[in-house]
Amino acid sequence: MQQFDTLILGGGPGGLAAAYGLHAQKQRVAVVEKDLWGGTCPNRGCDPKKILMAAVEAQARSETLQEHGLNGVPQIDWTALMAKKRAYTSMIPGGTESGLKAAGIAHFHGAAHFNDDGSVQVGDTQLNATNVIIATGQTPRLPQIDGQEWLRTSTDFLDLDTLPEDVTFMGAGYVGVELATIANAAGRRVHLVHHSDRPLRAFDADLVHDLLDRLTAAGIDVRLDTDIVKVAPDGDQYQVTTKLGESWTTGLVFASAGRIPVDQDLGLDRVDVATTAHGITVNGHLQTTNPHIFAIGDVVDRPQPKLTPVASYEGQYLVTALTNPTAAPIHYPVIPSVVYGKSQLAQVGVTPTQAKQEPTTYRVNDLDITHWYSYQRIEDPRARIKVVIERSSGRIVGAAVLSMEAEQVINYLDFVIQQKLGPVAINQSILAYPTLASDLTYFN
Ligand SMILES: Cc1cc2nc3c(=O)[nH]c(=O)nc-3n(C[C@H](O)[C@H](O)[C@H](O)COP(=O)(O)OP(=O)(O)OC[C@H]3O[C@@H](n4cnc5c(N)ncnc54)[C@H](O)[C@@H]3O)c2cc1C
Ligand SMILES: NC(=O)c1ccc[n+]([C@@H]2O[C@H](COP(=O)([O-])OP(=O)(O)OC[C@H]3O[C@@H](n4cnc5c(N)ncnc54)[C@H](O)[C@@H]3O)[C@@H](O)[C@H]2O)c1
Repeated sequence: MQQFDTLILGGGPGGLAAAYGLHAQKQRVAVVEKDLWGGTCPNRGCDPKKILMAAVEAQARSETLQEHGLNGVPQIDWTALMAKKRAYTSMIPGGTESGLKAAGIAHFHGAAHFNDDGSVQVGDTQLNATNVIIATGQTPRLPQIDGQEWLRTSTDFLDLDTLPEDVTFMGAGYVGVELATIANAAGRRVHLVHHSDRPLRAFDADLVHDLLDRLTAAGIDVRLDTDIVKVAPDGDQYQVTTKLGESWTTGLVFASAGRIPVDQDLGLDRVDVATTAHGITVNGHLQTTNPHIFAIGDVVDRPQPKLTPVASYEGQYLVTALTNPTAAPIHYPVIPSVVYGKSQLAQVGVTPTQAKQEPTTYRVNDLDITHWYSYQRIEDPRARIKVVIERSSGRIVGAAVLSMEAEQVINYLDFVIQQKLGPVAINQSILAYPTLASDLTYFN
């Protein structure tokens, strides 16, 4: 039996943030990882996706300038792009483990689960700790349809040797929209199927509508209110059938219908840790129903979006909470989210929908910015921002953006909101012109 101050289950962004932070505070820390060191984000999530997206963005930039000074749209070479992605991802698990080794943080490879006495078992090794942090993340959900066994996931997509000529995505959330955009940019026929009429529900309905128009204009077959009920092999392809009897042949079908918490095989019932269908239940100190067990990141049932910076933030919070018994409950800053693509959809802070419900507190500036210099310069086909302004202070407290550059704008606005900068403070800065940041002075 090996004894630690804190034992962390899961070597992803959440678990690693906690491990390095607690180690720096002189705690005896150990991390357990059952699969790839580094977790979802750098191996099969954000980072590989955005490497593929680099080619998509470059293509988009040249597409919009056709007949405006550029001739010829670059084509995506899937094999070469995948080689670039693999050059990055192949280094992640080894590099992450070397980092732990170099730091002197104990680490174990294998699936961890709790024993009845509260110790943790990893293979033949039994580990004991004063506190345990569960940071085991989420995994793709496979909808229960006829032919579920033929469904692939984002993990498969992000490591495909060959991208078929025709692909289908079941679910138009973050994953479906982003991966459909990549496949479309690579010249493939793409079907993006969503079971309701309101994909990306957390985002502003008007901007989602604008985004879906962009996807359709790019040639993606967007099908709303359509339920795929069956996937069956058809030679070396698949036959997809919907509830209404529509049917088509496709090369691969990807389940992009959400993710589920990885909390099933941990033996949580043995240690009285309560869960819901959305993950592990925690209080304001990220403490589970067992006072010695904490949970962070995607595996937690909480309203904040399940994103890498949120998982890391929670890991850092526990560094404070586990070394300072009087630590206040966790307080989240505003959290930006971005759906990446040729047109990016982003939001932060108070949403336009929330603002509309409190018209005496907020007003919303709904600005078509397509013809603003920053967007005209790059011939962005559709740029729009909804800025939420607090009436009493005149300060920006939220924003929703659709444009080719939304990821940059949303981070500037995140900073403005978090630092509570009003129009006067923004105007007092001299920002390089003409840039997206210098547009900040026009949003109020
Ligand atoms: C395709 C895709 C794209 C994404 N893009 C973005 C993006 O652009 N921006 C963004 O912010 N977020 C993005 N995300 C979400 C992001 O990846 C997650 O929010 C983040 O990885 C969560 O970190 P985590 O540490 O909670 O969990 P994870 O990164 O999932 O790490 C959990 C780790 O725990 C391990 N584990 C599980 N069970 C056990 C066990 N019993 N014993 C030991 N180890 C175990 C797992 O193997 C895994 O390595 C994306 C996700 C996907 C799938
Ligand atoms: N850019 C980013 O930050 C980014 C990118 C990818 C993933 N992520 C993270 O990963 C999580 C998972 O992404 P996701 O896209 O898988 O989930 P999601 O929850 O964002 O979207 C899944 C969508 O599929 C729909 N759906 C459910 N069942 C369906 C069915 N049978 N047929 C068709 N549609 C169905 C759901 O209603 C939902 O709208 C995200 O919530 C996010 O936290 C973030």
